[in-house]
Amino acid sequence: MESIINHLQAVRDESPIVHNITNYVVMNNTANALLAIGASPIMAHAHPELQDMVKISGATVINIGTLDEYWVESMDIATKAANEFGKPWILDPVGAGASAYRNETITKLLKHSPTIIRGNASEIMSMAKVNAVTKGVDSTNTSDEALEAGIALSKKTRAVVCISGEKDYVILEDRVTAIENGHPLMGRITGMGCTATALIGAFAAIVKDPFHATVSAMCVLGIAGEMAAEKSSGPGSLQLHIYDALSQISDTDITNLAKLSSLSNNDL
Ligand SMILES: Nc1ncnc2c1ncn2[C@@H]1O[C@H](COP(=O)(O)OP(=O)(O)O)[C@@H](O)[C@H]1O
Ligand SMILES: Cc1ncsc1CCOP(=O)(O)O
Ligand SMILES: [Mg+2]
Repeated sequence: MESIINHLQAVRDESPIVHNITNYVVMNNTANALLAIGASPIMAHAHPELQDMVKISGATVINIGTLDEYWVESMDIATKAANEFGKPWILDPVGAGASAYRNETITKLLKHSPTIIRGNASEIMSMAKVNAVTKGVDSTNTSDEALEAGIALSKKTRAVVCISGEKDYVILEDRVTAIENGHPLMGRITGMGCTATALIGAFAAIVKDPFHATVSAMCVLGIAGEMAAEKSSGPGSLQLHIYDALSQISDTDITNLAKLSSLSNNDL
């Protein structure tokens, strides 16, 4: 709990630049969420400036939501640069399994060793080859159904894997933390998963341990979702209230609302 409070304070104090190559649907939502949490977003995919962007940023977020050939090349250049400069990079495999092109792109990107992968249950199952075809960008599985696949994916890639949903799991090989914050209305707004991934970028830019960075980001977003839902009459107002909650969430909110548990080997 205390570490989440400290991590959030550090993000607010240090305001890390978070570089995003993301999709057309969520560019605005995720930039605003990053600003609300105290980070400094930049969306950039032009090849000639990618080395500079990665260099000045604390982390790079790669989101495959609306792909095209130029952007896939951008992702390739940026993730290579992240490795070269020793920066964490975070993969959001939006719609994994929905098309061969998405799967090929993910396979290419995995060669550049993402630090963290965050997807919904169906996307993580598709990446672990448990379920080759998904419906689209929304999950048709629960995070419990994807847990085994998430552990396998983390073992294979050596990345921290986060499965989001009603329950969020953060996994590094056999180490698993469950976060039971959030609200069902969060699933009714496009880009909430992309927002989660962008916020992970902000925490990973500041917190050295990517596992702890991911737990903190997911817990803070889940609590913000709960606080926002209390004031909202539907998805539209939830979106607005989430920005407010992200900027207002206090140490006391985290202490009172965080629902974290570690899973032992017996639970897995
Ligand atoms: N039913 C739910 N209950 C609580 N939190 C939820 C629920 N559905 C989604 N969330 C939260 O919304 C965020 C986005 O998760 P998710 O909907 O799984 O991603 P995606 O948009 O990529 O499918 C996460 O922070 C997750 O915890
Ligand atoms: C609807 C849609 N189509 C392509 S990207 C995108 C946004 C997906 O966002 P999220 O995975 O956060 O719901
Ligand atoms: Mg998603």
